[in-house]
Amino acid sequence: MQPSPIVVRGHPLAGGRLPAVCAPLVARDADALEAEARTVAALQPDLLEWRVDFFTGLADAQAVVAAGRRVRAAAQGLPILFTRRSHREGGQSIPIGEAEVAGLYEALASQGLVDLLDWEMSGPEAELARVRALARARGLPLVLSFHDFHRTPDDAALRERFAHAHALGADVAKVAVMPQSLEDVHRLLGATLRASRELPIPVISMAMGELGAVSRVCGGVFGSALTFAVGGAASAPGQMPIADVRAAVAALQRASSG
Ligand SMILES: O=C1C[C@@](O)(C(=O)O)C[C@@H](O)[C@@H]1O
Repeated sequence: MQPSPIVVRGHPLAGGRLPAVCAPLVARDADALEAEARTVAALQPDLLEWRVDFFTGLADAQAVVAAGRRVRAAAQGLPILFTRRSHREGGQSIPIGEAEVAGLYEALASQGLVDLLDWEMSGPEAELARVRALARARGLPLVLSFHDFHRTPDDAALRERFAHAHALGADVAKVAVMPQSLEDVHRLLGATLRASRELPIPVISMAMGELGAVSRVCGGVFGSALTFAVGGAASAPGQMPIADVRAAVAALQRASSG
């Protein structure tokens, strides 16, 4: 069975080819963010990820919405994945709590400024339920994610992470790990292939750091629906430039489609 692509507002990302290429935006203020969005969009990834935990005006919801408008205008029609990565899972330290973060998601989504939502499945149940309801109400795909910036959980735990995302109501299940060996990278790819076959939703995975870089180009072959690549600045270790990822993915696709 062919792993499924992520569908946003009725259209499969990357025209349905796996993996779609997503470029993060990590600027700290609205001027820099707009400039980053414009520059990165010109490199033609399939979508942008706004990593709002990098935005220093995060505590001011109006400022975040205003910045979101500028990102939307600069994104040249590319879909926008909205992500607050918690400090616990490798993101920046932020001055607001979970309820306020969920409020930001509501503010951005209700203004139509974002197209997909990333939420960490390990967070408190109340906010997860709130963001899930928001995603459903607005018709936005919900990516439920898990990140381990230190190690790669064992096979059973990897399988459980993907399955747990689905059980919690994810439209997309995402797992990012830090490998300590090539065996860890191999296991992550194996777990991805299995999850992509077992679950009825698209899955995303990546092994981070230098050892994991290979997973960012071959992950699609193992069922990962999306890979992150650098347009302006990286948001995680091991990300490669968009052009390099595109070239490698295209070479694999040519070779495997005959
Ligand atoms: O979760 C992910 C994946 C990621 O951590 C990576 O390793 O490419 C980068 C993050 O920006 C994104 O939210």
